[in-house]
Amino acid sequence: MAPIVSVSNLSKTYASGFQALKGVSLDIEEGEILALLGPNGAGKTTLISIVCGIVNATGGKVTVGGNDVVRDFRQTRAMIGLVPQELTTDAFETVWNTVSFSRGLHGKKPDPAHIEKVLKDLSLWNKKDSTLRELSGGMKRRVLIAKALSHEPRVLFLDEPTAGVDVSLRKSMWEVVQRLRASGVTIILTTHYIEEAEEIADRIAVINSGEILLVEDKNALMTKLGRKQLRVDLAQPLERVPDSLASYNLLLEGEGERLIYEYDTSADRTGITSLLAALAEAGIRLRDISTRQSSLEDIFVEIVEAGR
Ligand SMILES: Nc1ncnc2c1ncn2[C@@H]1O[C@H](COP(=O)(O)OP(=O)(O)OP(=O)(O)O)[C@@H](O)[C@H]1O
Repeated sequence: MAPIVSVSNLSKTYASGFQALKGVSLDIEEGEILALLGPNGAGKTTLISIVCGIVNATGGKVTVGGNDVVRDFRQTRAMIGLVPQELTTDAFETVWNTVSFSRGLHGKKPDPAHIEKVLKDLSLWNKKDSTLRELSGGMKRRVLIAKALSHEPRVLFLDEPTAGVDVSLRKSMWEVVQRLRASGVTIILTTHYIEEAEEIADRIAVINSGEILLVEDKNALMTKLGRKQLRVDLAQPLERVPDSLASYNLLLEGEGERLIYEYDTSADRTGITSLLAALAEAGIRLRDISTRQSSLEDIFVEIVEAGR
């Protein structure tokens, strides 16, 4: 199937001479959730803004649903919903009017039933007659999503959807995103909460200094780069790791009271059984053992550091 969004060899040099994107290529499949991760200034907003037709590229090409974002601007803009970080609409307008007006801006005929559904889906129905200034921060954020969904887009861009949102609201926003995906909407989100990408994304793209460092299925990424640590708490502290255990590359921590063994989760043999046997043979007694899996955050930091 042809990708719904196709970015090829995209570059952007701002008027200041700063090169924000350096030949970015990325295909986004219909119906997936792609998380775009990158440190501050990596080029995420620039990339999204070009796809949405807000910023002009210096070079390269972007198509949405097969249409060129520059030549066929009207068609592509109608297919896209963008949830920006900040609400910039009139604080004295009601929720209902704000969302309905947004549909009109995209050249769509009024459809009160659709607006009602969007507001209900986002738990904003009982606030439809409230003005925006009467809403909490989290509700305002949901109004931003409602606006972006008002014209029934096929692709939704969410720029930092849960920045500054409390944990329970963040979880409910994730549910909203999952429901949208289930209804067939393709979702691209940028986030600084790596936990958010780990929780809801199907694929992860890592961008740094205007270059895509990696695009990978999330689960494959976690298995491929994910490492596990076995932590062994000792009954008696050791001064040093015995020579007989040298092949395990153990780390002695916490004043000799703890051994750390790192192993590859995708390997056929983890080496744990033989390590435990070798510890017993060396007369080392254990107090406790536990394991820890590296998170997407550990993986992300490693990729970005390696790319520097
Ligand atoms: N209008 C502009 N003129 C000049 N440079 C710009 C302009 N907009 C962005 N930049 C620069 O381009 C780079 C990429 O910015 P961008 O906003 O795309 O990053 P980002 O990945 O979205 O960052 P953040 O996570 O902080 O939102 C930054 O170094 C930024 O200073």
